[in-house]
Amino acid sequence: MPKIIQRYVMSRPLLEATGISHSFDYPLFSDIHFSIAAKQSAAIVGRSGSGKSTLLHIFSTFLKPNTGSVTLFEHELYTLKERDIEAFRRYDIGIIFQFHYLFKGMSAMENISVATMLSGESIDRKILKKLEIDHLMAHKTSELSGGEQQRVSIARVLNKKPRIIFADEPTGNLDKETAELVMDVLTAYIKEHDAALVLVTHDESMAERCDAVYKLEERKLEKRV
Ligand SMILES: Nc1ncnc2c1ncn2[C@@H]1O[C@H](COP(=O)(O)OP(=O)(O)OP(=O)(O)O)[C@@H](O)[C@H]1O
Repeated sequence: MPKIIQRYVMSRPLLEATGISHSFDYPLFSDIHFSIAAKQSAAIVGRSGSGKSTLLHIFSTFLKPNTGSVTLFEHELYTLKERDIEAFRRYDIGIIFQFHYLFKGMSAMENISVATMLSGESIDRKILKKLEIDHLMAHKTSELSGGEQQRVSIARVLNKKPRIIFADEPTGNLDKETAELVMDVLTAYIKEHDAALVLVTHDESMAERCDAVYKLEERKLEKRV
């Protein structure tokens, strides 16, 4: 691709949400606008119950908002066929939760291999090294500590080579040093792979490491300047 076109494509947002409103029993938020481009990271902070995880679900294919549009990789997300949304989930989107869903009876390596087989990628040992888990690959995940399991689940996501990562409290149960290490790996990954990171966190120091910080408060999402 010619460089000039490449630059144009790169500058387009990977994710753009406009006029998003959602209610459960009561209105949660309304008229939310958000966008993120390649190589960028954004943190969403806000009080417990303000709707951060719900907003992340809306951005990441799992919940159609009551109103508004979500454009992911230049496709209007909630007008796509389920088959196309499944393909995004399999190949293009990485989702990291605080509580991971590893297969307990399998080794760490087998858990990562399942994800790479599905996405057609090969395992990048550099990622395992950076996350300081490469020596744990033969262990069953049930034999690993919570923090080690969390890093295996992050390695599983990154080895899929997603174009956008949605992370909900990815460092919530990690000590400070390991949390910093995980943020180092995530931020390096998005720069290296022209990907983006959307992070929900209560941890101000993790939020401050992102290129932009948004606060969800009184049903609105405000960018902190
Ligand atoms: N599927 C659902 N059905 C009904 N109510 C829901 C559903 N999901 C979330 N809620 C409610 O929406 C509100 C926002 O929840 P959400 O998990 O998005 O908040 P949050 O800001 O991520 O909170 P926390 O920081 O505590 O994780 C909560 O009051 C929650 O009970």
